[in-house]
Amino acid sequence: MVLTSTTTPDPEQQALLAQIDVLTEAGQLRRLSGAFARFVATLGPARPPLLLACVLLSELEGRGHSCLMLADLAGASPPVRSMLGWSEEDWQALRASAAPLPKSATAWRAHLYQCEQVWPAADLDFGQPLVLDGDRLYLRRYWRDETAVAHAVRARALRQRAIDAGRVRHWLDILFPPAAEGDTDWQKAACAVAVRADLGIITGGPGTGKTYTVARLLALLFATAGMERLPAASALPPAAGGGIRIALAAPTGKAAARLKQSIDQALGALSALVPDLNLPELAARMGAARTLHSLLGARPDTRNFVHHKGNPLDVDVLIVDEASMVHLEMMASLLDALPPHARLVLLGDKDQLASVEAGAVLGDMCHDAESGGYSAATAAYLRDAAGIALPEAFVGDGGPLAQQTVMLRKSMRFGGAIGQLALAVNAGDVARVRDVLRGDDSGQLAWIDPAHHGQVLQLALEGRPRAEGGYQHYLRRMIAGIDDGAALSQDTLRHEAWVRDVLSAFESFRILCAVREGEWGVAGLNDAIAARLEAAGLLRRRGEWYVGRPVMVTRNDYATGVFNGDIGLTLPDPMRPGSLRVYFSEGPAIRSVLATRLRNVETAFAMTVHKSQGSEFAHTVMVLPTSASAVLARELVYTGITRARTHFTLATPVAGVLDEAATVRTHRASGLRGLVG
Ligand SMILES: Nc1ncnc2c1ncn2[C@@H]1O[C@H](COP(=O)(O)OP(=O)(O)OP(=O)(O)O)[C@@H](O)[C@H]1O
Repeated sequence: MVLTSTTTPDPEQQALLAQIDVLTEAGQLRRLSGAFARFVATLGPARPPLLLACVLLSELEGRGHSCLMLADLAGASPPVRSMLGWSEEDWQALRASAAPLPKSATAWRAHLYQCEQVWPAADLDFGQPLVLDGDRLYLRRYWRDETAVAHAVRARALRQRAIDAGRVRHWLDILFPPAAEGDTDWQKAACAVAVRADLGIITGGPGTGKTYTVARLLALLFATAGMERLPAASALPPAAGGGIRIALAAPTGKAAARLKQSIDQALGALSALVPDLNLPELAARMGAARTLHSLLGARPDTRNFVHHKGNPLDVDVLIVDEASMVHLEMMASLLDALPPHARLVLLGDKDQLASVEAGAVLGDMCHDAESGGYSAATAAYLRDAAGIALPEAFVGDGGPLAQQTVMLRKSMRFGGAIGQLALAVNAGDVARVRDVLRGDDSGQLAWIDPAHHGQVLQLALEGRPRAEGGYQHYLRRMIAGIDDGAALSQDTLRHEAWVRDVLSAFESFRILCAVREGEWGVAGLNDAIAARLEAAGLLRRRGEWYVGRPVMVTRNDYATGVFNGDIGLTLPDPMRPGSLRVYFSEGPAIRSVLATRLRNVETAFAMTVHKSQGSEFAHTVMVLPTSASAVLARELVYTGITRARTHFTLATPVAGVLDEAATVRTHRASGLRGLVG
């Protein structure tokens, strides 16, 4: 097959292309989608069904799906219509302009199979832009990433290490106290499972002890280092003695700093238990946790990283936290850069929102996590290496990934009302969600329903009864420091202490929105909140930059070293009176950048739930919009609730929107689930 280039539009395509333009003008389609269909039409004969599939595939990619399932195309009003949030009318107009369409997934497959622009994955490859793999149609890049991830994680899960189960048992019994009669210690099981292969996945809700567990896993690896033989294929020499090289990483700077802090604390607490292991040395040698971008060596203006198969990372163990935020392309790059001998441990909450970009990698990998699906061999191993008798219900026929995945089920931090609410949302139990919200008398929860705008602005200013604070909390501290001279002090220690204090007060409270646009979205609320704070005498807005302005970075900027999602506060610059700097906290460290050097930022009194992933606030306020939208789903509500450490307030402008949100589940089309088996 040879790809030919034709530029004359086929009369058969005209009606569809015209309808694509109509929908693009109406804001229903991305310009990119129409352009992609037209590009595909230049590569060879293209009947309307192919062009329609191109548009749908491109639109789905923009909504986080990695492929188009052909089954989602079948029928007069197929699933793809609701996946894209289109009205029946828009769909029927598009469909009519491309008619006749194949009637079933099999007929679609037969049609696409004979298109020159489509590579049927098992056939000879001519570099076509679309890939047909079974009943899934992909943009080539996503097919390549998905296949690479599936292959790499399966291989890692299957690569079992030659370990001494008795020795693992010896250390695990020291690191974990005996479980209560009849309880399964999933944390201990997670360590045992992760130590035996090159991949370990530990999933669980907030406070279930993922970091607690991984600190014990590191101690175990440290204690048993050198016990096993490295595979002959290892590119690197074995680390000397206990000198395993450990790297910590997370998708955002904030999450990375939190990971390092929690691991340091956990190792500190453990050292009394195992004084012989010199865990303080292990903690010191680990160095700072890094963002995945920085770990892999991101370079401006390219998707390629410094580290890849040909120049792998110099690590023996890589721990990645907040793995639910890692998108498909990043996971493919990470796996490519990991040396074959290194262990990968992924930590994350499978029930959280998936990454903004395409893929739902952790969710797909953890599809057996609830039920376990552990084989008889895994059950026997857990008995020998951890002294755990797996309950019968968790033994099954899960694939290789299921054997290396453990779900932690008991929250150590979220026993109260917030935890119950998160569980009820996760279960889609609307009646229970309402009961928990209405029935809480601990003051942890509040539900303003129906909420009016003024109430949300008041919350932003001063919190609510039993959860005081609001943004006045950090602004008053800021103003006090300006008044008493700390803000412009040349005494670095005094100035830093003030910045730290203001940043930590700011970090204790946040307003989260489900959507960006509208009165109840980030755009509408940010401005209104700033005006309310100004009216209260806490801010003086002078142009774009003003003292006290919180900002969120919206694009990676290598020149200033700030990355998409970083949040900072604008404060006076003590070195240049009259100038402003933006201060970012990263765990114990603080970084600052001259405000005028920051190009891609937006005000962050209100931010989307999506952008809040990886962060926690003592008091979190979540504002839902007036009507259901494509983004409003159970995962979003769950993610918003679980950002709250001690207090959670829900504001719903219209009764009923919560019910809808808690019922709908996000579904992302992907082949990964089937591929990892
Ligand atoms: N088995 C345990 N025994 C005692 N305390 C525990 C245990 N597991 C966890 N904890 C404590 O519970 C708290 C939450 O644990 P941890 O931070 O490890 O949870 P996490 O799942 O990593 O949370 P997050 O999702 O917020 O990152 C910590 O204070 C930790 O020390």
